[in-house]
Amino acid sequence: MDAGGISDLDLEKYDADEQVKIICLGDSAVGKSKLMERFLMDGYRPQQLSTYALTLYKYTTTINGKTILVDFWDTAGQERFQSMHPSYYHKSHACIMVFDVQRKITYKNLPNWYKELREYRPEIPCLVVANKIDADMKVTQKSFNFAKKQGLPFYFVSAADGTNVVKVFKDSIQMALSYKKNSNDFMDEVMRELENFDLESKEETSDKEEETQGGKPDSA
Ligand SMILES: Nc1nc2c(ncn2[C@@H]2O[C@H](COP(=O)(O)OP(=O)(O)OP(=O)(O)O)[C@@H](O)[C@H]2O)c(=O)[nH]1
Ligand SMILES: [Mg+2]
Repeated sequence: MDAGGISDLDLEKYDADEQVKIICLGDSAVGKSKLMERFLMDGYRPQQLSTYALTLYKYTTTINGKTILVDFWDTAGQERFQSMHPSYYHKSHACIMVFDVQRKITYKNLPNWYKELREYRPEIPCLVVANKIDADMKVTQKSFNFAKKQGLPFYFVSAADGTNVVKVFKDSIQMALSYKKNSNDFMDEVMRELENFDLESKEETSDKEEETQGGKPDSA
């Protein structure tokens, strides 16, 4: 990329109308990183080590004329870390939860991931993704009821051949945006009130300052 390209990106960043954070959850080796790579780089590299700890992918898009900055957070799965650090969930607006259709245990672990997610983010949209359908297309005939039971959107995808990948990520951005707009999540509400409170008290202080200044005789 040349220097011109970089400054264009920077400009876009500062002009962004909206910013959302989307996290990815699921057992190790279900394909979380491959899905991100497929969507963001439109590429798929079959050989790669497990995600070390945390990878942050920045993505910019335009929706209805608005520039949207998306932070996709990718981290390594449960086998090595057991559960995620709370900061991983902090202020996230949507979650993509992935399992591997070839390994039943990764599906069975979904309720554990979901429980942890809901402890930190009770209300954010969560998309359930069945990955690796390229390995055996017959799995799409099977029913995976977890998503239905929880009332969550469900997708059959393949990071390897790209099936439904763009759809999942675009949907997650839309859901994150509408969550951010209409959120009545209790903690978010509290945070917003605190932020407003902060602003109000600052305004009051500056009003008083103006009053005092206004009271002074005009030296001009
Ligand atoms: N056949 C097939 N293999 C896939 C697909 N997606 C990922 N894989 C393979 O599954 C393995 C794990 O993929 P990763 O993306 O590294 O998995 P991960 O969920 O990020 O794993 P951690 O970082 O350890 O949590 C790799 O060898 C990938 O090549 C897919 O759609 N189809
Ligand atoms: Mg990974």
